[in-house]
Amino acid sequence: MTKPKVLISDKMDPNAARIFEERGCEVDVITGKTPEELKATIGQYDGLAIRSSTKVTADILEAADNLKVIGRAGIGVDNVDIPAASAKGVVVMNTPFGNSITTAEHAIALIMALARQIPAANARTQAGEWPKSDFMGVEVTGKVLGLIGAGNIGAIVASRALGLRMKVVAYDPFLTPERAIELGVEKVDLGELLERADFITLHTPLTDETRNILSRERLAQTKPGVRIVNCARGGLVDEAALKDMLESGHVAGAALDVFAQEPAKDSPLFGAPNFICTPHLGASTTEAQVNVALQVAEQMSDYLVDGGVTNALNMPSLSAEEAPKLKPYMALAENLGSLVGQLAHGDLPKISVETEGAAADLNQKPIVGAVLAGLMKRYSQSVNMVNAPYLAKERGIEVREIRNSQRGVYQTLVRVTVATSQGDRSVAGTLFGNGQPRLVEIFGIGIEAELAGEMLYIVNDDVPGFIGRVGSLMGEHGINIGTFHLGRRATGGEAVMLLSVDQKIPQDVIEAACALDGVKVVRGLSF
Ligand SMILES: NC(=O)C1=CN([C@@H]2O[C@H](COP(=O)(O)OP(=O)(O)OC[C@H]3O[C@@H](n4cnc5c(N)ncnc54)[C@H](O)[C@@H]3O)[C@@H](O)[C@H]2O)C=CC1
Ligand SMILES: O=C(O)C(=O)COP(=O)(O)O
Repeated sequence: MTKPKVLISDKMDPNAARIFEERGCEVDVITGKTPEELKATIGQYDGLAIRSSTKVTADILEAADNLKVIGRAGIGVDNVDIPAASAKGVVVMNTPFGNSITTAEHAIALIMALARQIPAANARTQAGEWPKSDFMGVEVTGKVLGLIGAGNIGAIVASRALGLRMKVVAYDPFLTPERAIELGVEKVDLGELLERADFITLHTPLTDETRNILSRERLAQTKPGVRIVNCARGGLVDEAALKDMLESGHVAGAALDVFAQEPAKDSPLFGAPNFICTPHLGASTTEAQVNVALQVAEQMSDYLVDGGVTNALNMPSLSAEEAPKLKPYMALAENLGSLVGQLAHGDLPKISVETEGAAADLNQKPIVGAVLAGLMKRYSQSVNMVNAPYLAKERGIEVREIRNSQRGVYQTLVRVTVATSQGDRSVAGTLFGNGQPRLVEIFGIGIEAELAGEMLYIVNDDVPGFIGRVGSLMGEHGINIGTFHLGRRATGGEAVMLLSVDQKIPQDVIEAACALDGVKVVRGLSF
């Protein structure tokens, strides 16, 4: 098997490359590529490991024909076009905790730096001025810290600020009253936070809702003398308004680690009074960089080598322990989805995936995802488990999951039912002891077949001599039959036949089979 190939395109701790190699991946470390250079080379890679510098746009993804996973060694994924990655079938994963302590510490450092004007005092002291009387600071003890966003980093900032004896008020629509109590913060709305906070620190992702959350109007509602810290994302604060308010003195100080445009080389804020900044250093500690590098390389290798999915933003998780157990089920589920997709006429507005016996105890999401991937192959060849649920949603297909822990005839069973204009139609399959997937039922008729390669499907009247006629027809056209599977509803009733053959069945043979006496349906199938 060829080794998966990974590109590390941003500066990353060397542990990442080491882990990739140890886990059986080939790895290139090439940082500083232009978008054009990245687009020209991305086609050869199965994995792309990034931090915040690489912008993974729809344009780059268009050329990423072999890409299976993008791993963000860090938290924010606003530099990745996730909908475009999902449509392309590429998993996007991040490392949601590896740098959160470090970033929270940077926010606290900036709060303290603002309170005591450390950067300006340092610069002027080193310039030989000894400007002791120019720097009157403020204590943080007893001051109100307004936390906008109380997720992982916000919660750590709160705990450190409480240690500094600050009073913490938090605005986060998803913060429950119980969690607020647990964190020791007071949950408030944004208006109240703006009115009460002596310091404001932002810890939300950049989304349509949070963009410009500290707009000119909101900044005007803040308490005079407020100090503002942003270690989350540029674009959360109106930078022009912030500059005006620093100049008017309404805002007594601001510290930004992140900017709307990065790298920020000529921000209008540069030189504004009481303004300090760092070049997106929130996550830049040795500890955090080792954490995220190890974690991203482990997660990406799990996916590329074993199919395990952790911390993905566009598909359900699947642990590396679960992955081998689920692998044969996913093969079975994909084949069943593909079978109904190839046999059904017209649109399929509803699909249900039912698991019975041992299959019902497993993580259902990958099984359902694999059924959809098989089903959606009728619309697109580049479909996989990542993009199938999105494609199904786009087409308005309603998906139901049913678990039935009771064992039926089979120790384990997956059944796929689709609603068609002629009513519900279902197919079902099981796993043999060695993990081999087997079809065991097709539209209510028991049959036992392996779904693989090229196949011929025939529905016919159960009459003597029919099997021989099909065999002769194949022989006349030089088509070798590998396996022959039969089933029937009742003696003399409707019967099905599934043949595996050594080549794709030409259209004229399908037409000739249709012309045989007693034939109802003939289809060539590919798996
Ligand atoms: N400066 C740097 O180097 C770093 C920056 N970050 C950034 O920090 C930010 C926060 O990261 P985490 O705490 O790990 O994320 P998180 O997902 O754990 O927390 C984000 C919080 O924001 C809240 N939120 C979402 N929409 C909101 C809204 N409209 N108003 C108020 N709150 C809202 C969420 O409910 C959640 O609790 C991210 O943008 C991340 O990219 C993270 C690491 C390093
Ligand atoms: O993890 C994040 O969200 C960060 O912003 C850190 O960015 P970086 O990896 O230092 O470019």
